[in-house]
Amino acid sequence: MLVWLLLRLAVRVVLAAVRYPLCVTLFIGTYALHRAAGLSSLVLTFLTLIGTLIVWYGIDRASFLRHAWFRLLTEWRRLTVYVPRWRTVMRLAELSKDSRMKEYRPKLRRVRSEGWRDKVQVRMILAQSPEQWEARRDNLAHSFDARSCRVRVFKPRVLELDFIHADPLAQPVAVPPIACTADVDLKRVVVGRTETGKPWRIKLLGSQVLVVGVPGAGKGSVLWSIVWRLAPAIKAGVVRLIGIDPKGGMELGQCPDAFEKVIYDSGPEAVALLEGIAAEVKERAARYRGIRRLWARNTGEPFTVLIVDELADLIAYQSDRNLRERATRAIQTITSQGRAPGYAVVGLVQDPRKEIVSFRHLFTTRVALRLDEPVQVDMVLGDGVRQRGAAAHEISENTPGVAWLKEDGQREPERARAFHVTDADLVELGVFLTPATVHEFPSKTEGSAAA
Ligand SMILES: Nc1ncnc2c1ncn2[C@@H]1O[C@H](COP(=O)(O)OP(=O)(O)OP(=O)(O)O)[C@@H](O)[C@H]1O
Repeated sequence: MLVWLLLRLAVRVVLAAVRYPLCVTLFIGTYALHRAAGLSSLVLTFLTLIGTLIVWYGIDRASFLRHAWFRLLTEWRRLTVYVPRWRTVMRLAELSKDSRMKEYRPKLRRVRSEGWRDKVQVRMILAQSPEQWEARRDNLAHSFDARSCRVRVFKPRVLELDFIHADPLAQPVAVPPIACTADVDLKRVVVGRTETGKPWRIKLLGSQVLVVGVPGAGKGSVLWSIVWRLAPAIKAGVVRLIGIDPKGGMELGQCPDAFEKVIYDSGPEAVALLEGIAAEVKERAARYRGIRRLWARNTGEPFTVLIVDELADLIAYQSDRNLRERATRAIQTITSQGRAPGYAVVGLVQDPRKEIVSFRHLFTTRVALRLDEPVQVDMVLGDGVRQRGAAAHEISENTPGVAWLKEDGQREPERARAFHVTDADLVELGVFLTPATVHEFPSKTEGSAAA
């Protein structure tokens, strides 16, 4: 019995050393130093340590946070929040079970604090599913003093819970300088920043993009961030933009120089433009058949991005039924066949109604900015994505440009914020894209006559 108890104690000590390395080292270090060198040396060592940390923070804040502060925070939160409350919360939230006098309780595994969120790994009990945890997201968030909670499947039987404490996207993200090279990676066009601090990359080559958000949600910033990053390639003729803005040019009219062709209407002219692009798609696809599977720069033909500012005006609200059907057919052709021959559609929509949602499967990248209702999130991102944390209906009015993203084939949605492209930036973009005016250099005789 005694051996058994000692063995258990030893395991606990080892586990504590693994889970709380900083606290254990500090504790043992303090004790050993005090015993060996006395109180004054201990105080001196502590002051030196604090001074070193302050200098480290001043020189390289990011590495100080990652390697020191967040590690300490991790141990602190584990010790004071998760361990003491775990058992009670599991019981009250009915995530543990009693069966044949035995309690089955989910195991708290690794905790990692990143300041704005705590990542907590959990081993589920047998016969439990992630949906049971997703249904209790709010209960868990309140129980562990977090603003919200997201549930991710890490591996079979293991979940990762994100307890959110702050919004890292609360501040607008300024646009970077316009790139000098036309060599833009069309599969990874950077249009903002994700909440983990990584670049938000949108896939244009081989994908179609649907951006949905209520008025004022920041659709314009997603659109102009794309154009901003494509600007050098547009200037070099590698990419061409075609725009349709049924709102009379309120949006695309801010920088018409970016577009090879732009129509500020949803009438016959816009529909004819769509049909023209659909015909080009078919013609290019026929030429590429059997030769290449995906557009590439060396084809010598430009990659075409069709931007439609209010897609619903063309395919749903159009009063003329004939025009509506023609527009719908053309958009369907471009989105379904445009992938290989190098045609991408960026469709912006305010209201994800049934008519639009019937197109949803044709858009492989979907961006949900602020929406009004949970059901709209499901309509845009697909079923089950909201339960995995993509609460686009909870995005604050104070953070336009923040969106939830979902690409086909990627299970977990991502949260990001588009660059804030201001009016001044659009003027700069216009100047960058305006073709230079070439003035005739005065000949020698003219010059001397003038003199
Ligand atoms: N990424 C962003 N960061 C900070 N502020 C932004 C961002 N995007 C938009 N805004 C601000 O939010 C406001 C509304 O943006 P915007 O006009 O792009 O919304 P919208 O969704 O296009 O609206 P509408 O559907 O009415 O055209 C603007 O004042 C703009 O400056």
